[in-house]
Parts: sequence; C-alpha cells; structure tokens
Amino acid sequence: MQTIENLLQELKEKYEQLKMGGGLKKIQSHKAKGKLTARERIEYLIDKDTKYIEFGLFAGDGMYEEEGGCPNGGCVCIIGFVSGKMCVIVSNDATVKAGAWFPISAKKNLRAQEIAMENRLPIVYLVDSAGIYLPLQSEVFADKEHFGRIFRNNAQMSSIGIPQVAAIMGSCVAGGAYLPIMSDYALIVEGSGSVFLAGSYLVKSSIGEDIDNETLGGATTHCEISGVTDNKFPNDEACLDEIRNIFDKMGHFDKAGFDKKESFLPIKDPNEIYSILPADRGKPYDMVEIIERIVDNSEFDQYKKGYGQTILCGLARIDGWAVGIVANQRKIVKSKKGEMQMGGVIYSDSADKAARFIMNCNQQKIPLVFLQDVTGFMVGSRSEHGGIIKDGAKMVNAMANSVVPKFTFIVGNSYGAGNYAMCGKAYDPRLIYSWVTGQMAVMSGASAAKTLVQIQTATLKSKGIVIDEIEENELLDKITDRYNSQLSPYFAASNLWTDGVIDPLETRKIISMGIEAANHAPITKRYNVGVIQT
Ligand SMILES: CCC(=O)SCCNC(=O)CCNC(=O)[C@H](O)C(C)(C)COP(=O)(O)OP(=O)(O)OC[C@H]1O[C@@H](n2cnc3c(N)ncnc32)[C@H](O)[C@@H]1OP(=O)(O)O
Repeated sequence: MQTIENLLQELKEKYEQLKMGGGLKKIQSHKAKGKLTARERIEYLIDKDTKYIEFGLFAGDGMYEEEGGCPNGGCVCIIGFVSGKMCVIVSNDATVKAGAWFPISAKKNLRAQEIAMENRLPIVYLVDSAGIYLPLQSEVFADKEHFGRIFRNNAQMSSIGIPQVAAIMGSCVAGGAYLPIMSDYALIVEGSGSVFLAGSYLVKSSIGEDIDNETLGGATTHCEISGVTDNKFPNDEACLDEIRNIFDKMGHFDKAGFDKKESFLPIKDPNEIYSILPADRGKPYDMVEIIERIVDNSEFDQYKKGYGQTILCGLARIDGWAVGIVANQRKIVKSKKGEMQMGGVIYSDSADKAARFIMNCNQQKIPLVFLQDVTGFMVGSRSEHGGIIKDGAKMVNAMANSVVPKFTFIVGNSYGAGNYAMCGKAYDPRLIYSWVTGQMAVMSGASAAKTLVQIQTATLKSKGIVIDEIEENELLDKITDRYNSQLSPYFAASNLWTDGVIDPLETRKIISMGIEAANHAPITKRYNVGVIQT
C-alpha cells in the first residue's frame, strides 16, 4: 500500500524527468542553434512572479515507447499571464522528434484550443514543429479530432473574437504552416524560423527545383517577399518581447461576473490533508475535513446537511471566489430512515440533493467544484426498486446542462457512473485534475476481476469446460493486474482523460485561476435542464 509521501515523491520524480522533454543531448543540440527550449520560451514570456497552471504535462507518457517516446505530448501548455493579461500558451518542444505531432500531440493542442475557446482567453503559439509524425500518420491525419481540426479551430476562434498570436521560432512545415498564418499576428525569428508547405527535399523530388529552406521560407523571404509573416526578430528573446508588447495594448472584454471577495487562507492547516486521506482507499474518512482545508477561513456552508449524506453539497469561497462544492462523503453515514449508507456510494437521496444544489448554483451564477471519491451508484434490489436510475439521471441532467463553469478533482476513487455524475471528462469540466491519490476505472481491479471471472467461467461451462479453483485464481490475478495497471492517475493523465496529476495543495490555485479564466467568458446560454425524471 502506497503512503501519500511515496506518491508525492513519485510525482516529483516524474515532473523532473518530464521537464527534460527529449533529454539532455537533444536540449544541448537545440540550444547550440541559439534557440531557447520550449519551457525557457514560456518562462521568458510570462509575467515574472505570477502563478500559472500547466496542463497535459503527462500527455503521452509511456504511450509510444517503441517510437522513442513523446514526453509532454511534444509541447508545453500553460494558462498564465502576459503583460497582465491571462492567456493560454502552447510551446512546441523541438527536442521531441523535431516537434512533430504524435496522435497525443493533436489531442493536447486541441485541448489547449478548447480551454482558450471555453474561457475566451487569448492564445499564443510558439511554433517549432516538423508537422505530422509521419510513422503514425494514419492515427493523426484525417479524422475529425486530428491535426486538421487545429486550423478549423484557428478559423472559428478568429470569428468569435479570440486573439491568436503566433511566433515561428523553428520549423513550421506543411499543414502546420497554416497555424501561425491563420493567427492575428505571425512573427518570425531570423535564422531559425522557417515556414513552407513543402521543404527543400520535397520541392526537389516533386518539381526538381534546387533551393535551400531559408531561401524557400525563411524570415527574410516571408517578411520582404511573400508578406506571409509580419515582422522578423534577431532571436527568440526579441520575438517574445514583441508578444509582450502586443498583449500590453490588448483591450479588455466583458466578464461573466462570478463573485470574488478578499481571499483568506483556510484556518485549518492544508498540510493535514495528507494525514486525513487514508493510504488504504477502502477506508472511510470525513470529506468535510478535507474541504475545510481547501476553502477560505475553513468555512463550508452545507446544503441539506442531514439529507442524502453520501454527497456533501455546500457553498464556500476559494481564494475569494464564491463556489458551490459537490463532494462524495467517504464516512459511513446513517440515512433519515435509519439505514447505514456506505461512504463513497451515491444513493437516491444523495443524487436527488446534488441535482437540486447544482440547479441552485446555476440559478445564482456560482461556479461548481466536484471532489470525486466515488465507487459508483448503490446496487441491489432495494436501490433499483427505489428508482436509483431516475435519481442518478436527474443529477447527470442537472450537471451536464450546467451553464456555470465546472472544475473536477479526483481525490480518491473515480469509478463507474460515479465518474460521470460527478463531472468526469465527458461532462466538460473547464479543468480536471487528479490528486496523486486518484484512481479511475469503470470499477476497481478486484470488482472487475470477480465480475469477469464469473462471466468467463459461465461461458466456458456452457461449452462443457469446467475450470478448477487454481485456474480460476490465475484468471482472477491476471485480470486484477491488468485493471490495476490502468487505475493509476498517470495512466489517465497520459491519455488526457485529466489535465494532470497534482499535489492536493495545488487545488486552491487551480480553482482560483480556473474561475479567473472562466470569468473571461460571459454566460450567454439560459440554464435549461430539459426533461427530468421525477
Ligand atoms: C499536414 C501534413 C504534414 O504535416 S506533413 C509533415 C511533413 N513534415 C516534414 O516533411 C518535415 C520533415 N522534417 C524535417 O524536414 C526536419 O526534421 C526539420 C523539421 C527541418 C528539423 O530538422 P532538424 O532540426 O535537423 O531535426 P532532425 O531532422 O534531425 O529531426 C530530429 C528527429 O525528429 C525526427 N523527425 C523530424 N521530422 C519528423 C516527422 N515529420 N515525422 C517523424 N519524425 C520526424 C527525425 O527523424 C529525428 O529523429 P531521431 O532523433 O533521429 O530519432
């Protein structure tokens, strides 16, 4: 059983390793060309001593070992501040296969554009990419959510008024050439920046023309002959300074109007979260104790405290922002009818309460925060006959149709339909992070194995094959191991089912910056839950 200290150490080590992108040797040869690395470009560009959120750090981790790997999904993405303006920054990492796009790179870039669009944040592209990763072209080229979607988004973002600023700081090849040129600004660095639909090798092979890449599509060519780029800069720093100038003059747009007051730290020590969370995921604990270590002044104003107690709902402030919190209670509780309810399980009454609370938050323009530690909805005849499906559906309906921004944190388990009802990735949380203690799957390894073994032995029996206890146990172990390897928060983050894995102490910052980002996008849609089962 992993202690939280071990899990935090694992996070630290993974972060240190992933920060190195394509590795030391590749960084050295990249810098020898006079270029800053993807991370250095971001560090130089953003306002000093301001907070930022990185998303997609774990994208592709462990996914393409046979290809040499694609750490960080081949680009670094953050939400941060440039000249006082909040924005999304996407910085290609040319130390990873010359910044070529793996399938997961497409997913990550689309996520960055989605964050910019949902929150109406300006976006900066620091381009240094060889275009599609050719050996995997069939997985990244032609489908709806593949490479082409980026330029469709460039066009749509432009039409809805989202500023896009691009700097060509390395190669920008083939289809990728559209990205900077479809932005409002296309800056280019002399010597290292180049942009063309086909490089010199392809030009030679297709039309027989002999030309070098710089003459074909370098900074001077595009600033003085084709007019494709706006201005050239002698080095990365000068180009990044110009982006800061552009942001400095950018105007301010309407806000959503979420409520913010003076910020107060929790009175109860947030470090105590580490000791409240049990290392054994099956053990109960009081989620109120966790919430009180996240919210301002440790003040959590519970809604219907005595009813539907396996879900906690209530209002609070986080860094001054008003929030509505929906959290799974892991304590064993006694229902109003006197029955004992298991912590972490959603019952009819808790789903019913949460649905109503979510509706209230929408009515009052209060952003929602979901804290997941859920094993699913209650099973069995008592629950089914009590209509759990319609109460669960009501909660899903209220949450899915929410017009206020939602933020999700996987504190512990995230299993089954509990993941859905508690605003999993499919329900458009503006940001979704897993704590190091998070685990996500359709069910736990042990439950899945028991279920699958029952199905498989029944199938074999129907064919006249009976397996003995030893064989059954081997099957059980095999399935449990496979499920457990996929439960890890890093597996989810590598697939971009979440935006990352965090130390619980980062939760306040992510919620605060997430609401600040969301405040850039006025709510234009009326809350309408459609048909609700009563
Ligand atoms: C929408 C349609 C498209 O996007 S088609 C994309 C077509 N792309 C291309 O033709 C670009 C091919 N690449 C190049 O011309 C050069 O790599 C450029 C971008 C000029 C960079 O050169 P340079 O800095 O010297 O790096 P390098 O060539 O040593 O490459 C480093 C490692 O990356 C690899 N690489 C490069 N491009 C791709 C690619 N598109 N697909 C797959 N792998 C690519 C190189 O093979 C090299 O790999 P390794 O480090 O030797 O393992």
